[in-house]
Amino acid sequence: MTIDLQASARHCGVDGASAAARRVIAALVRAGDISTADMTDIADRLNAVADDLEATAPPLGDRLVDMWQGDGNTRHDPATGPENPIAPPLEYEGTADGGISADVTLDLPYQGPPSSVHGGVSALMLDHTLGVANGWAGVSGMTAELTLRYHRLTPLFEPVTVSARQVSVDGRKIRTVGAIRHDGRDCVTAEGLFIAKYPPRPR
Ligand SMILES: CCCCC/C=C\C/C=C\C/C=C\C/C=C\CCCC(=O)SCCNC(=O)CCNC(=O)[C@H](O)C(C)(C)COP(=O)(O)OP(=O)(O)OC[C@H]1O[C@@H](n2cnc3c(N)ncnc32)[C@H](O)[C@@H]1OP(=O)(O)O
Repeated sequence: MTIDLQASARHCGVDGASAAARRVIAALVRAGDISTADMTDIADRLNAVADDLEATAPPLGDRLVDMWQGDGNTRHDPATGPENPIAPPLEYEGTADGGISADVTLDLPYQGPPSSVHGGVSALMLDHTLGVANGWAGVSGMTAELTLRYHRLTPLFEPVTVSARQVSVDGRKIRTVGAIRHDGRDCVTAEGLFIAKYPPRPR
């Protein structure tokens, strides 16, 4: 069974608030202490928002069940999740080779080398994209091995394409490849071994 590709974003509810939080994260990293903003006042206002959210949060167990509804892609993960402010978020579409891809422009919160994407962020995006490509192909599992090759710097502030496709399924072993490309050139390539095994979803 293939999964739905997109955990499509809603413009209201927690998706809207998460998009606002994403803006706040990027704006804070952009500002630093050379900004003219009153950071004490900003910290007070952000803490007031966090106080509201913590006071009204559901029990953790209820939220975990809610997060893991259905059997397809998730809405809370740190790569695609519209509910997760630390997700860029990636939005996939199917590709002609049976894989998936997402165009994304990353900002300062994801910086590693100057004006370039952090290698761990690239690993996160590729791990997840290979995983979703498996779901899209119909047989998915958990990452057992992920091998990355960093060919050249991946730029911030410009669109890059994150893509993946399933290569083979041999019993429980699934092999998947992917890449992050900019201007038609590989920045990072990935090879993954996934094992068809699933931790139970909270119900
Ligand atoms: C967002 C998370 C979603 C989770 C998935 C849920 C649903 C999927 C639905 C749709 C897909 C959509 C989205 C998914 C998106 C992203 C995916 C994110 C992926 C992750 O972020 S996931 C977290 C990181 N991941 C782990 O946290 C794994 C921890 N680990 C384990 O849970 C076990 O370690 C496991 C399961 C890997 C194997 O355990 P096991 O007991 O089932 O394996 P077993 O021993 O039976 O081996 C069977 C055969 O695999 C070979 N084998 C095993 N492990 C190997 C290895 N590492 N290297 C080379 N070969 C290996 C053996 O050598 C044997 O081979 P042989 O049969 O030839 O002897």
